[in-house]
Amino acid sequence: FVVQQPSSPALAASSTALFDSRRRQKLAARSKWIDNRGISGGTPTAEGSSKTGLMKNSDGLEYIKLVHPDTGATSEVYLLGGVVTSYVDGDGTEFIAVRPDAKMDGSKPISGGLSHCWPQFGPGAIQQHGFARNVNWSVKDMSDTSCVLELAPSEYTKEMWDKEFLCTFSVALEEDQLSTKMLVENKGVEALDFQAALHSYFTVSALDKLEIAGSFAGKDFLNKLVGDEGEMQTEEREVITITEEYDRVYKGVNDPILKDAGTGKSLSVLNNAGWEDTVLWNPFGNEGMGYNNFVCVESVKFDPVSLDGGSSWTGDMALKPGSL
Ligand SMILES: O=P(O)(O)OC[C@H]1O[C@@H](O)[C@H](O)[C@@H](O)[C@@H]1O
Repeated sequence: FVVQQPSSPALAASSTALFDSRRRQKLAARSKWIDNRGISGGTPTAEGSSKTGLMKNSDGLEYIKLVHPDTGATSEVYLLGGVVTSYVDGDGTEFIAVRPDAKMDGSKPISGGLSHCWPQFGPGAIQQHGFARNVNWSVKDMSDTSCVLELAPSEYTKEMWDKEFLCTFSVALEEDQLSTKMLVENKGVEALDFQAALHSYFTVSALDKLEIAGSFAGKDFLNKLVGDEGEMQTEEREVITITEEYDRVYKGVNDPILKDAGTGKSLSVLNNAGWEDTVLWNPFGNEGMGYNNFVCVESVKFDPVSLDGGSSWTGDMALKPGSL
């Protein structure tokens, strides 16, 4: 596991937004969201939570803080892995989970957030979930409400996968949703194949309060937890509840909605382009991972994309909060 050098220090001189004192107080109160079982979203900021731009957590790891000037919604995006680790809506509800056992010091990839699995999902020819989550992405652009990160080949990635690629991940904090876009460009002449996923960890007040709706009924899915190779099964339910360990690939389902009766909130995962499949993962019973307070509802392109030289693929996903 190798972390690349941090991006240019010049970017540390990032822009700040001005807020009235009421909003400043409101935002300060939610600078660190943590529930009583230790699942957290976001990180404490020495600079104060109304500031935006490039910051460091208490272990020195760099992240970008976004704040919406009208709603007070916030988001945090770590350069290590290009991971969105927090999205707090204007009401103060945190939707993105980071596991209590996650390392936030760069010693391993962040187990939480909207984690990139690229260019491979799961085990395979290269390491589990690929390398995009192992390395620092560089900052191409940022504002108070958006950022654009890039991942280009390095000696480290070429040792595993010698391809000419450029990944660009854009995050935009909008008035009523958080929008993300993953662009993969083949910068070479030869074709390249990849799988992609946002291994998204979402907060849950408690699993027995959670329903996951979407076009699941009648769909075949790969249940990875049966036998050595997994088993194809058919989903009969319209609404999924998690009452056991889950590691399931629902091909052709890309419209999940999380409904949490504990918070009275819903979260629609709007896979607008590229993300065709949904993976549900939860390590049911694993207290150390905080299993009862998160669920992974992942935006996935499971069948490999084959990109000719010079062509590109886009995965477009937005998170839209609502009320039950
Ligand atoms: O801890 P990570 O890297 O975020 O991964 C979480 C899990 O992701 C799942 O997709 C894998 O099947 C598990 O084996 C893994 O533990």
